[in-house]
Amino acid sequence: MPNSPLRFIISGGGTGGHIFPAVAIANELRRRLPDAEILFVGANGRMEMTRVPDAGYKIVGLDITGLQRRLTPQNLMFPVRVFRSVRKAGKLIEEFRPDAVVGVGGYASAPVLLAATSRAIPSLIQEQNSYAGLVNKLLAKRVNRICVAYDGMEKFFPADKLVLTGNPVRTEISRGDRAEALHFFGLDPNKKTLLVVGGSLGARTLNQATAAALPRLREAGIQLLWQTGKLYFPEARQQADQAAGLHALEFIQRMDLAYAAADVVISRAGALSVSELCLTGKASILVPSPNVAEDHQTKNALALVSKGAAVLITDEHASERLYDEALRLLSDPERQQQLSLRVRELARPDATVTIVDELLKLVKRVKS
Ligand SMILES: CC(=O)N[C@H]1[C@@H](OP(=O)(O)OP(=O)(O)OC[C@H]2O[C@@H](n3ccc(=O)[nH]c3=O)[C@H](O)[C@@H]2O)O[C@H](CO)[C@@H](O)[C@@H]1O
Repeated sequence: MPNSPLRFIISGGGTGGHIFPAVAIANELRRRLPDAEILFVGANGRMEMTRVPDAGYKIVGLDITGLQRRLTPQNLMFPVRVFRSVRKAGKLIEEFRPDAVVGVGGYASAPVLLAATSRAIPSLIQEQNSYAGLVNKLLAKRVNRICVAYDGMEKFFPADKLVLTGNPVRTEISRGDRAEALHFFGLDPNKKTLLVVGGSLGARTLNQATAAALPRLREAGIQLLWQTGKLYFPEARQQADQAAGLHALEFIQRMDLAYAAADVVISRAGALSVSELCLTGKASILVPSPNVAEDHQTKNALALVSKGAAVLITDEHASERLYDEALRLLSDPERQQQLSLRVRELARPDATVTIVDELLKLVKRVKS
């Protein structure tokens, strides 16, 4: 390894499912190489522009968005924005001079990986899902290594570049302390707690089903941590009842404590949510989003459900069945225990370390 500190750019974002794996990789780099310089590159206006600085890292934003499915004035500007973003990414790369670049998916990773690979800078993609994202598919031929979380990804990527690592989860996620968590959220240690998470942006179906179930939860003496996302939060705040232990939260900063407090979790089946449920060993009911490419959340959920490690309720059936199932599970500690044991078996606690090993191998190869 050279004496001067290594430099890394981590690019991508859009939603938590891209941002938090990127933060996990950065944290592991910083743990191993305390002097390393790490710069994030995201898309202006997207979630990474606040969440990444919250996690303690610098981020630069590009003016890049996706293509709308309809013909809109925004779409006409699309090629111009792509051109400008690639140019800005190229400038950033020349100024920052990274030893390697990581792409985690999402729009901002495209111009950055393009600019890096055209300058022969080592590059690695981390793909979270069992169905490859568009940006990652387009760039697969140009990058050096592709770290994936599921078998069978040769369908999308060159087999010789693939490494099966699992998804990188922030280490603190599975270290939350239950007593601290109950105190943090103002919950009663003598009551059961249900956590509802609609992915990083919130989920309408889960919000509607939860709002309708509030009287049943109150009657059953169940406490609730209900993550609503931005849009539904004002309404949910009116509907929830803190005095009865029913809490609505727009976004949960301390997911470690939210998981630690929960007896049962209702969740969308985004790739990182699923990986976190495995690591925290939580009994869960998964409601895959029907609005994602190739129905990939159902595939994420089935990886657990087919092993008896989680319960699946489809989005379509959530309004009638979700809370019957949740109340049943909350009153059945034995079943919770069974799900917990099985889901833990599917965890890949070494994912982040393996990804950083791969990244450092690429750097070493170039430097030696
Ligand atoms: C609608 C959509 O496009 N969803 C995709 C998005 O999901 P989404 O962004 O919802 O991602 P995931 O479920 O994979 O991960 C959510 C992440 O946000 C964190 N979190 C969530 C809520 C909260 O209040 N606080 C918080 O910190 C979770 O701990 C987790 O780390 O990216 C995932 C990974 O590519 C995909 O599998 C999903 O299909």
